[in-house]
Amino acid sequence: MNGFKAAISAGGTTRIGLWSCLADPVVAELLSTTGFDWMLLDGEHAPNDLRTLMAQLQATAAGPTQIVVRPPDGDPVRLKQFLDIGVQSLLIPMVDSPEQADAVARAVQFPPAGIRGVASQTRGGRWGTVPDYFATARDDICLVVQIESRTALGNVDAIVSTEGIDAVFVGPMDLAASLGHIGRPGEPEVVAAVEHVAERAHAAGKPVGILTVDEKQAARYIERGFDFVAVGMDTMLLRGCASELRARFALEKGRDR
Ligand SMILES: O=C(O)C(=O)C[C@H](O)[C@@H](O)CO
Repeated sequence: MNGFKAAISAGGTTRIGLWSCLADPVVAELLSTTGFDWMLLDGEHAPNDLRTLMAQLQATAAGPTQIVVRPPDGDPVRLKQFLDIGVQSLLIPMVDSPEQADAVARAVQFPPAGIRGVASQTRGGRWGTVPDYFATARDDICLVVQIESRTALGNVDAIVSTEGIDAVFVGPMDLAASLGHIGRPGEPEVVAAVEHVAERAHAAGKPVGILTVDEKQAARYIERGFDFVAVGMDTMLLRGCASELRARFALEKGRDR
């Protein structure tokens, strides 16, 4: 059973997540104690590889936070490796067409329906201890695709309805850039596009998620019924808290004695 897939599919509430880019098992374990429903380990814009990801999966396995992993792309060989190290929820970036959605859906499915290379003596197969692994593995996977371009917007209905796609996720930064508003995900045209994707996902019966570090935007998307929303990023939190602490002492030093 995939706890993340069950949670985001249950409806009725928004699962709050955190974006992790520090690519470290100590950080991942620490963050998994902070109460977030889910946490994204980024392999697209952060220095994660198979070893760092597996270490973070191991470090967070005992905690309640559901882990989602983003590979740098939808390469089927890499998806096979990610599943074999025990990734159960995947967020695939830059999916622009139903053909791409179908390709990643087939990449996480064993033959004959899919093309995933067959192995069960892996961490993903719990080292060969899952008795009916080949029959049940796909049910334990949550496959989420990112809609984050003008092209993807034009194909949104075909993408969200592609068989094997469990949920969709809007990448507001890349979508803003694609729409001509780079660095401005709060532009009305971008927000409207984000909410259109959500409406089309729900029309197709699929959960929809997003990342925004703008708390007002997060509140708006939660109110609009997004099923999973990441509201912060570990790199930003760490740097922000550290620089604020330093600034407070700088103010202390400047104070008249
Ligand atoms: O386009 C987006 O926004 C995302 O997909 C999330 C970003 O990649 C994330 O790394 C923050 O910039």
